[in-house]
Amino acid sequence: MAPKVLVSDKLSETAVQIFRDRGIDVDFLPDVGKDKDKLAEIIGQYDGLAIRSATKVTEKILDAATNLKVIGRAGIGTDNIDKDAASKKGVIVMNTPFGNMITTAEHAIAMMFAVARQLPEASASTHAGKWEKSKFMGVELTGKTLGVIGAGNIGGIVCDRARGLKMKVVAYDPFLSQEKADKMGVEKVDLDTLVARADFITLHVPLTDQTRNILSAERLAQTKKGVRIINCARGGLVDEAALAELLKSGHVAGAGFDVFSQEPATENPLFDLPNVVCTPHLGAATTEAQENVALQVAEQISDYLLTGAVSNALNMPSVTAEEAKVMGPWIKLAGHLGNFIGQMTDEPIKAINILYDGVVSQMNLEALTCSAVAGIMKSVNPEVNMVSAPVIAKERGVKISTTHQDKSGVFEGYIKLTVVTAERERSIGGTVFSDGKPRFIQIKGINIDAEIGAHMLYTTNEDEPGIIGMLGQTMGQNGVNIANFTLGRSQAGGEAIALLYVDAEVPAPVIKQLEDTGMFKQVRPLQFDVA
Ligand SMILES: NC(=O)C1=CN([C@@H]2O[C@H](COP(=O)(O)OP(=O)(O)OC[C@H]3O[C@@H](n4cnc5c(N)ncnc54)[C@H](O)[C@@H]3O)[C@@H](O)[C@H]2O)C=CC1
Ligand SMILES: O=C(O)C(=O)COP(=O)(O)O
Repeated sequence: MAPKVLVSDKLSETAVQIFRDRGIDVDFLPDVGKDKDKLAEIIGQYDGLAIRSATKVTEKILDAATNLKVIGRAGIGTDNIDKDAASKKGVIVMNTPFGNMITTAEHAIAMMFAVARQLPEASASTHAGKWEKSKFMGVELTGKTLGVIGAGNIGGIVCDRARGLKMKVVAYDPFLSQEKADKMGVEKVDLDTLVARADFITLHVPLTDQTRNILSAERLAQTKKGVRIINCARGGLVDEAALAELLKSGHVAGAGFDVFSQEPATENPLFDLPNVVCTPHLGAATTEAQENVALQVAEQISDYLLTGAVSNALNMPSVTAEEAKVMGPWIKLAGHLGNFIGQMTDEPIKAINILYDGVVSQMNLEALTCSAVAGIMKSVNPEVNMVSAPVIAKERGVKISTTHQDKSGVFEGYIKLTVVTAERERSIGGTVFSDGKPRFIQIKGINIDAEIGAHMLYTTNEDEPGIIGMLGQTMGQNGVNIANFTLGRSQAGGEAIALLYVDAEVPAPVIKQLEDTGMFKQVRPLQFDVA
C-alpha cells in the first residue's frame, strides 16, 4: 500500500505534485494544522506529515499519530514540534535548513533599512497626503555597528550583506570558531560586548531553553542609547514588554519585528508604538523560498518513506539513498545482533560497545549503532526503532561506545556487539556475505556460521556426545521442522553451542522438555524480524 502523507499547512502545491509523482497518497488540508482537535482526529491515518509553523505537533498529536514515521518541516525552525516526544515515539523530524535562509536574511536587512528610515510610517503619511518631509529624519547604515546574535546560516548571510553595506559587524555565537569569524570578516564577541557596542542588533538563533529571553529586560537595559533591534528569528527571544518601555522612553530608537511570542499576534506590547515595524512572520515568504522548501521537504519525506534515505533529520543520523542500499544488510545485521543479545539479557544493561571492522568500519557508523541499540531495546519494547532507541538508552543511563578498526581477516567486514550488565558481559559477532545475507559468526567467543531466521533456538551445553541427537529427536517428536543447524565449540573445549533455524516458534512445552533432560545449560527460543 502506498504511504500516506498529510500536508497540514500552506505549502506550495509543488509539494503535493512531488508526492503524487513519487506514488505517495497525499491529502492537502492546509487549514487543518490550526485546528488541533481535527488534526488529532485524522493524524492516525498518516505515515508522513508536512508542515510549516502553524501546525503545532504536540505530545497529544503524537499520541494520536499511531502510524506516523516522519514529520517534515518546510522551513527551518522546529520549535513548533515536540521533538523529544517525537524521538521517543520513533518519529523522524526533518527540516529544510537552507531553503529559506537567503529570503529570511534579506527580510532582516529590509527591516534594518525600514527602521533606519521609518519607511512604513513615511509611506503611510505620504499616502495620507501629508508630505511630512522634516518628520522622518533617518540614520545611515554605513559605518554603524551591527550586532548579530547567532551567526549560523541566516546570521552568516546577514553578516555578509551587512559588510557589503559597509557596516562593522560583531557577532555573538558560542559555536562560531575564531577561524570562521575571521573568514566572515566579523569580530567574535561575547554578549555583554555586543549589547554595549551595537547600533543595530539582529537575532538569528533558534528558540530553545538556552535562547529564550536572550534579550531580557536586564540585557535590553545594557544596550547603547539609540539602538535599533531586529527580530526575524523567533518570538520569545526578546522581552517584548521591556522593549516597549524602552521604545517609549526613547532609549531604543526603533524595532523591526517579524515574529512574536504569541502567534498569530493580534495584540502585542510593541503594536502601535512609533518606529516599530511589524510583519506577520513573513521572513520566509517569498516565492523562491516557498518553492525551495516545499520541493525539498516533499523529496525528503518521499525518500524516507520509499527508500529509507534520511536527510536533514534532527533526531537521526543522515543516510543517503546510496548508503541505504549498500548499508541495508549491515543495518539489518546490527539490528539482529542487538536483538539476539536483547533476548538473552534479562538484567538491566549498563553499557553497549560496538566494534566495526573492515568494510563496515567505513560506513555510516551512527546509523548502524542506532540499529544495534534499537535491536537490543526491541526485546523489551517492540515499538522502539532507530530514532527512539538512543533516546531511551540515554534515559536509562546506558553508556554507548563504538570502536572501529580495519583488520577483519577472513571476513570482508564484521560487527561485534558487547553488552555489559552488573552480572556479566555478553558478545556476539556477525557479518554479511556476498549474497547480502546477514549471519552470526561468533557467540561467546565461539565461532559459528548461522543464517538468521524468524524463529531460532539457541542452546548451550557441556561439549559431550548425544546433544545433536537429543535436539533432533525432541524437535522431530514435537513436529518442529529444523531448516538449518549450526554448531560450535570453544577451542579450549568444554563448552558448546547450537543454533537451530526452525520453521515455527518452538512451543514452551518443547523448551521445558529439553531443559528437563539436564543436558543443556541454557535453552532459549529466539525470534528475529527478518522481513
Ligand atoms: N522569520 C522567519 O520566517 C524565519 C525564522 N527563522 C528562524 O531563524 C533561526 C535561525 O536559523 P538558521 O540561521 O538557519 O539556523 P542555524 O542553526 O544555521 O544558526 C543558528 C545559530 O545560532 C547559534 N546559537 C545557538 N544557541 C545560541 C546561543 N545560546 N547564543 C548564541 N548563538 C546561539 C548556533 O550556534 C547557530 O550558529 C531558526 O531557528 C528559526 O527560528 C528561520 C527561517 C525563517
Ligand atoms: O523556517 C522557519 O523557521 C520559519 O519561521 C518560516 O515559517 P513559515 O514556514 O513561514 O511559517
